[in-house]
Amino acid sequence: MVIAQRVRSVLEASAAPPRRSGCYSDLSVEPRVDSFRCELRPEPVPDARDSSDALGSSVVLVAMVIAATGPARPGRAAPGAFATPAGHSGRMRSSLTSLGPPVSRDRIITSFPKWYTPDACLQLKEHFHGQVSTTCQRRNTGTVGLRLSKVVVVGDLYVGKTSLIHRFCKNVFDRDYKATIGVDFEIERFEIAGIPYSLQIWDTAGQEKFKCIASAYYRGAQVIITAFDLTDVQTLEHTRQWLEDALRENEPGSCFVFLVGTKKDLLSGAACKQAEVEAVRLANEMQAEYWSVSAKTGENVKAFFSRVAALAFEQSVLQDLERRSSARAQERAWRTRNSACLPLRTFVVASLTLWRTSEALRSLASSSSTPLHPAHPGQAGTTQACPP
Ligand SMILES: Nc1nc2c(ncn2[C@@H]2O[C@H](COP(=O)(O)OP(=O)(O)OP(=O)(O)O)[C@@H](O)[C@H]2O)c(=O)[nH]1
Repeated sequence: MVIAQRVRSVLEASAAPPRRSGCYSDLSVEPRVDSFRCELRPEPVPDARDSSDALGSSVVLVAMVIAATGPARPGRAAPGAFATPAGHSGRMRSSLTSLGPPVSRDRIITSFPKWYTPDACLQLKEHFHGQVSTTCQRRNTGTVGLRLSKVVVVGDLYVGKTSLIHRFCKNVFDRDYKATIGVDFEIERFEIAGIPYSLQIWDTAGQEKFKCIASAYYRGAQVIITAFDLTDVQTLEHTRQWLEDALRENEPGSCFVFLVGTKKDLLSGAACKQAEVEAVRLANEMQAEYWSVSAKTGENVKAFFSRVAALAFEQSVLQDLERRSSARAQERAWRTRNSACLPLRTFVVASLTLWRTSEALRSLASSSSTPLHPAHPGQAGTTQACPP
């Protein structure tokens, strides 16, 4: 019965147009960028030196708009949860007309958000990197404003991954448990230090039977959030394995890792403290930043995602700067190499031309001194016999 309901909901939702979020319950569906959430503020006009970046930005924007037309599939087994609104044809239009509106006020980050506890945090500093601040002031952040940074949330079933994401993205809390099937995602827009920035937050299924589907979406993550239930110590122990699986699909050292204890509202002060001590210890082992949150009350949820967004943003800007400066260095090196070779090349070409000309002249001279029809037969190598 449950399976039949799930199958029905999957079939119903497969016909639905894109929503504010996307869901993938099978691998035949490629990840796509949500059409409603691709609302990008106009990128500052790049200066002439960055014309290549401007081109890159346009390509990314076009790719996002094209991707927005893809199909959506459910990730959640909630019968009837994906009602099909009429008007498929308005889909593309909505994605284009929605370009530009400002982000909501609580998504504007001007100063670097603080950690939850200094005992387990990724960075202790309280300000953006100097280079990042300068770049943002000049509004010269390249393609950062147009790209999506991927955040993947993993952890045991029932720990509250979906509830955490829904509290942040939709400000709702559902007491009923509906297992995630495969994966689901939300796109959340921010404005950080004046620059538009988006996170694509992937909710994955905690159930073992959906693990192989979910793990296909780990790749390319900039942030990995390993969630556990503060009231269930086993779920904390399992985070190590979840992290290992997620890291396996990504470049070493390329991801920020967070360890998040959920359902904080269910623990009293002393019990919570005890659970957190264990979690902080593990976070340090995992080189992760620790947070504890409650999707039910909303405690720490916004602060946590702001921290995630700020760290990911800063890294994106720094990587973009590095990429551009190494491209410029390569170009400079190429020019220098070529300009150093130029005199040598000119000399070689000139010498060759000179040598060829002199060879040609020499052969011309020797051929003009040799008579074509020798005056004395038998001479000059001829073996002509005299006629009788
Ligand atoms: N009291 C309390 N309950 C929570 C909290 N977060 C989640 N829950 C409940 O825990 C149950 C599981 O939450 P989900 O968000 O569906 O769990 P999940 O990790 O997404 O589960 P899977 O999709 O199976 O991986 C639901 O009944 C939620 O209502 C919380 O902060 N406090």
